[in-house]
Amino acid sequence: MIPLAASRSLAEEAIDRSWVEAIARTAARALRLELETYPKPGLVSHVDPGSHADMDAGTFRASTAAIAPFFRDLARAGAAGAPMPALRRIGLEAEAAMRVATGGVNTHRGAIFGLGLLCAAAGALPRPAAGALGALVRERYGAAILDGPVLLHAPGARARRRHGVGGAPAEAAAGFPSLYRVGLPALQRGRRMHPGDEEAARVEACLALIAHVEDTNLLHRGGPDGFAFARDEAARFIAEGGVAQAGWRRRAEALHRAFVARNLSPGGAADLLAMTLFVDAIEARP
Ligand SMILES: CC(C)(COP(=O)(O)OP(=O)(O)OC[C@H]1O[C@@H](n2cnc3c(N)ncnc32)[C@H](O)[C@@H]1O)[C@@H](O)C(=O)NCCC(=O)NCCS
Ligand SMILES: Nc1ncnc2c1ncn2[C@@H]1O[C@H](COP(=O)(O)OP(=O)(O)OP(=O)(O)O)[C@@H](O)[C@H]1O
Repeated sequence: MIPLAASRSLAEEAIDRSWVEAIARTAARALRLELETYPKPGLVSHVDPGSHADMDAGTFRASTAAIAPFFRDLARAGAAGAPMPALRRIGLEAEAAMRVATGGVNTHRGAIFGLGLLCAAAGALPRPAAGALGALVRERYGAAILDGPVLLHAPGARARRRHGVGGAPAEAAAGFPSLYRVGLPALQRGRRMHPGDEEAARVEACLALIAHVEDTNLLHRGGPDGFAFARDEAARFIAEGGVAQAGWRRRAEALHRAFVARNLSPGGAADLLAMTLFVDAIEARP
């Protein structure tokens, strides 16, 4: 017979295991929902590859399947209180698996980083309260993110140096303020505008994020002019009613075509949309 104390700890372990599985499943689902959202200006979706010549929905699906196991490892590492270098090692392994699955294409670099940190935070916080995951990333990993090694030739790192913006590391180190102050409120607003139409809510969140985020993908592909064009057009869409306006889908599709014509792709906003969906599913409601 198993003594009571031992059987309690087995039960606790089973709960931990199922929480880790739930975190990884939710992260992969958030990536799939981001992909299955249309229209998203310039971005890859199940409908078309947007501004990208080297990847499509199939590339993103293969990449999601390849990186999903690493979200489990990151959640476990977070639960064990692992420091940033340990998370970084897992993140780099996930990037390598992504490259194998896509033939070397960068589908999910930013998403592995941001969602990965949120998975680690969720691993440390069963039943997180509203706002808790971002706060934990900021408190536990913020300083190490800002002090970490810079990959000099990454397009984002170049854009950060050239244009003086913070990009993905600054967003994460601050606890994902764009996600909490812009992404989540827009998702909830979209749901109120179109009850039952989750895709409309995701489009509202995506456009609100494009209008707000200092996205290094927009900068490295479009320079300051492309960056300003993308943010201004997305801000106008939201200011004129977002998905509440009549013909919103036609307008969002026209914006999609205008981004493609300029080769613009707001990959940072796409990553933050996936992170918004993850946090929406994992944290308690305020
Ligand atoms: C920190 C990272 C993302 C570096 O980013 P960097 O700006 O140097 O350039 P890079 O071109 O590699 O990636 C930037 C990507 O971030 C996304 N992004 C761009 N702007 C933003 C923004 N403002 N906010 C959030 N994400 C953004 C885009 O998808 C973009 O492609 C990453 O490449 C890195 O260092 N990875 C190492 C692994 C790691 O530390 N993992 C931690 C745990 S998983
Ligand atoms: N649906 C999406 N469509 C396009 N990009 C996305 C999408 N979702 C996320 N992204 C992000 O955009 C980034 C890819 O952007 P991009 O193709 O400009 O790649 P790059 O490697 O930064 O630069 P380049 O290929 O131009 O040299 C990825 O890091 C990814 O996280």
